[in-house]
Amino acid sequence: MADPIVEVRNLRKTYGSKVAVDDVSFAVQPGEIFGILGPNGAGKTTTVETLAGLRTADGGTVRVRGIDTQRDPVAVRDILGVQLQEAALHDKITVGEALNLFAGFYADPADPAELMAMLDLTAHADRRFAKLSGGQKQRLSIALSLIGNPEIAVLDELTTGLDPQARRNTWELVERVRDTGVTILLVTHFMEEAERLCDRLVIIDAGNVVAEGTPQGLIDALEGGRTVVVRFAPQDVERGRRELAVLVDRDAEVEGVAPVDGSDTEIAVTGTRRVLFSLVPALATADLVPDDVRTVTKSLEDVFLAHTGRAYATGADDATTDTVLATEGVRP
Ligand SMILES: Nc1ncnc2c1ncn2[C@@H]1O[C@H](COP(=O)(O)OP(=O)(O)OP(=O)(O)O)[C@@H](O)[C@H]1O
Repeated sequence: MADPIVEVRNLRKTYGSKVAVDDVSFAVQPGEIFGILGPNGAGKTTTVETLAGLRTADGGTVRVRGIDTQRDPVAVRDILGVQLQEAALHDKITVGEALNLFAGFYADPADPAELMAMLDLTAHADRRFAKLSGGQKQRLSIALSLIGNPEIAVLDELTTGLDPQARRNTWELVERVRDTGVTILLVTHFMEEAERLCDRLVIIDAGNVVAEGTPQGLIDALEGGRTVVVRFAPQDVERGRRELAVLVDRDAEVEGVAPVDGSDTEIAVTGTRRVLFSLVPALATADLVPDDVRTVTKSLEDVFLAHTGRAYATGADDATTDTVLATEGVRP
């Protein structure tokens, strides 16, 4: 593996008596989309703000391209483009003006016109910030994080407040940016976003790393079995449940049989990874033809549960709230 472009070791950050980041370590390889995933308040933003040299750490080290960001925060400003959650642009500034203004802060900025083209903003170049949709504001915030031609872009809660379609469009743009060679550090509380977009990630909870790996690798490493959901025709449900329930005592592969919450026709069968081998012959013997059989796939939510003992809760999805644009820290 190449030398990491970002290396965080035993990072600790407190606000008075509040421990925001307890002990966080990870390493990011050049060219990857690396995720920092965790529930609200887990310490994600504090981690990236400290990493970018915008906050003073209480312990640990952060190196970006070998530079200690705590000792030399100014030196990393040209390497790291930061899009953070807070602060907003002036309502009246247009997309084009904002990009040109920020370009002026850098010795070797990216071309605003090229960035607008890449982020589908060209048609909105003359539109004022206040008139942009949530998705357009987010695309502008990505453009601003890239205006200094950084090697690494830090994108924090990029799709919060966007509707599902705008969120998917933004994911495609993030991949497009990565394809230009920029390493991406993606802060998110959306499991689906992390699963879909990240090459590797850390899951952070209460200021600590609880898991690190590729999304699929973390899911594959989960212990335990499978859940198969069988859907019967209404007239077969009761008989189906009875026939399957006997398997719990009779068959070592089957551990539980229960109706699926909120469904009148589905029965969930839990068991070992071989549970399907027991289920299908039992249905055949009873001559019960199901309408549907599906395996419930595991996700990063199961990974979180396995590592913390708690279900993943992020609070309300604020898909309707206004997106905030932050550019703090991109100014030299
Ligand atoms: N300036 C501050 N002063 C005091 N406490 C803070 C400050 N900033 C953050 N915190 C607290 O530190 C903890 C970690 O916050 P942080 O914003 O880093 O978490 P996060 O994972 O990014 O969550 P969110 O997505 O909600 O911002 C939280 O309990 C938060 O309330």
